[in-house]
Amino acid sequence: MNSDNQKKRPIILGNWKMNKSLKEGVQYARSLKAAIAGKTWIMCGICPPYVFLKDICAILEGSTICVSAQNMHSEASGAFTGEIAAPMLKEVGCSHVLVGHSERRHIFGEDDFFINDKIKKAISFELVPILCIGETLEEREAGNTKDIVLRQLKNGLRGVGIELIKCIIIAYEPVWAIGTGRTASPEQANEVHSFIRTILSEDYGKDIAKKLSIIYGGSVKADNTEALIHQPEIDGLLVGGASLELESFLTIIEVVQGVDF
Ligand SMILES: O=C[C@H](O)COP(=O)(O)O
Repeated sequence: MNSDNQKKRPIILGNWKMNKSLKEGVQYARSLKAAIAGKTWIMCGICPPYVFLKDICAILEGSTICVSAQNMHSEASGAFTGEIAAPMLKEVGCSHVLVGHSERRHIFGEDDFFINDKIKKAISFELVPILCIGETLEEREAGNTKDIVLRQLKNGLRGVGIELIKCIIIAYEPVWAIGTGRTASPEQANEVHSFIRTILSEDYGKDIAKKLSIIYGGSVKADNTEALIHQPEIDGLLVGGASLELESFLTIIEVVQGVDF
């Protein structure tokens, strides 16, 4: 628990990745809104594919459910065929954006410096960036988890000062736990979250670090939600596969709502 023994408002985000048709996405958003809008104290959101964002933002406008993009480019405009810029996301109604997801790092070769540029650009357009960091299985087995997390965190936040850090969410997602069914144990996840908060404390001060949200992602399901969210340093969950079915995502939200913090 944070030192003031107050659990901050949990964040539960569903990342659809490259899944669903527009029709399915729209139906999901309508049903999600009907099921939870205004009825939950936790912060919920979804990360649909780019081409669904405008429709889904329109459906969720005025609700408490936020819409996050899954990625963005680091420039605000220009000759970057196939890319999407922060002001475009803002214009269609997004409030958040995932930055540096491990699939962007490992499949599309994004490096810490590109990711850092995106973070700063997102903030400049008043989007909340969710900086994703995490080690691979090889890195964990070699005992390098903290080195990797430290490097990704420091590089990702380079040039982000005390005023701007308040606009950022950190997501710890061990790559070996993503889509594998192999969840980090609650204690393993909490240990890394605690390490991340210590680094943030050193760089930004204890009070600011305490207020920052550090969420966990990697094979989160309804049956491991309670144990994960109970951990003192876990402020929320970034859910991939288990967010694709609305019922499953709603169950995760209900579990978090029901936890006695
Ligand atoms: O963004 C979500 C994470 O990559 C977790 O995905 P997953 O829940 O399918 O393991």
